[in-house]
Amino acid sequence: MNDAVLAASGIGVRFGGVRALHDVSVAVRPGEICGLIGPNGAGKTTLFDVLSGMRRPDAGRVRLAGVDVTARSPVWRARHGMRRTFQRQQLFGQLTVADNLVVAQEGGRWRRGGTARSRARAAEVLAACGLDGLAGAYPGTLPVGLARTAELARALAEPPRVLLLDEPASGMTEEERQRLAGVVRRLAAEEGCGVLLVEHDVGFVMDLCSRVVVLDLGEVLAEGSPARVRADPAVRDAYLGSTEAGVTECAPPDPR
Ligand SMILES: Nc1ncnc2c1ncn2[C@@H]1O[C@H](COP(=O)(O)OP(=O)(O)OP(=O)(O)O)[C@@H](O)[C@H]1O
Repeated sequence: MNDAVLAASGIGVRFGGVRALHDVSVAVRPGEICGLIGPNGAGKTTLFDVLSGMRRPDAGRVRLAGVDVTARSPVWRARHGMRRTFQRQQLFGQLTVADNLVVAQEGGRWRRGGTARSRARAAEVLAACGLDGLAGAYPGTLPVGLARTAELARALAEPPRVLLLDEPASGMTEEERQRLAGVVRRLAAEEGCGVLLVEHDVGFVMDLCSRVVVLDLGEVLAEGSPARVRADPAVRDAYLGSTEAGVTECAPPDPR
C-alpha cells in the first residue's frame, strides 16, 4: 500500500520461546479507520508496541508516511504525528484534564497554565470530545468511560496523522461509545487521520471500521471488509462465535 500513512511489513517479535508476531504486515491509509481484532494473546498489543516504537521488532520495518521509522523512538514518532492511547490510562493524575492536553502540546516547554494557544486548542478538543464541562476535573475522579475519553482527547491535543487506539471503548456506557465513534469518524473524514483500532467489542469495530485485520497466534488470519471478515470460517473458528442474533465475541472485554 504505497499511499499508507502507517505501514508495517514483515514484523516478527519473539519473547524467548514465545513467537508473539510472525511476518505481520498491516497498513492504514489517511482517513481510513482500520480495526485490529483477535483473541487474547493474538499479538495486538505487541504490534501496537512495535508500531508506536515502544518495542523494536526482531524482523520487519515500520513506515510513517513513507519514512522508515523502525529505529525511531516513540517521542520522535509522536512528534511526527503518531499518537497512541493505552489500555491503562496514562493521564497525569496531579494535573487537570485540560492541563493534560496543554502538556501534551508543549512537552518540556510546559510551564504551569501553558500558553493561550495551547489552552484554546485544549478547550476546542475537549468540546469536540464532549468533555468541556470536565476541563478542571482531575483524571482520578472520573469514571472509567470519561477517563478513557479524556485519554483520547489528550491523543488529539495536537492533530495526529495516525492514531492507534487500544481498547478505547472498554468500560464505556453506550452513550460514551456513541460519542467516541462520532469523534473517530470525524477525525478520519474531516482531518484525514488514519486510525488503527484494537477493540474486543466486535460489534463496535464492525460498525466503525471500513477494513478489519484479524490476528491469531501472532499471524494475520484474515483481512477485509467487516462483512467479509465476519463470514470467514477461519475467523469464526478462531475468534468469533455464532449466535442467533449474529456474531458475538468469544474473548471477554478486558476489565481494566
Ligand atoms: N513482555 C512479555 N514477555 C513475554 N511474553 C509476552 C510479553 N508480552 C506479550 N507476551 C506474549 O506474547 C503474545 C502476544 O501477547 P499480546 O499481549 O501482544 O496479545 P494481545 O492480542 O494484545 O492480547 P490481549 O487481547 O489479551 O491484550 C502472548 O502469548 C503473550 O503471552
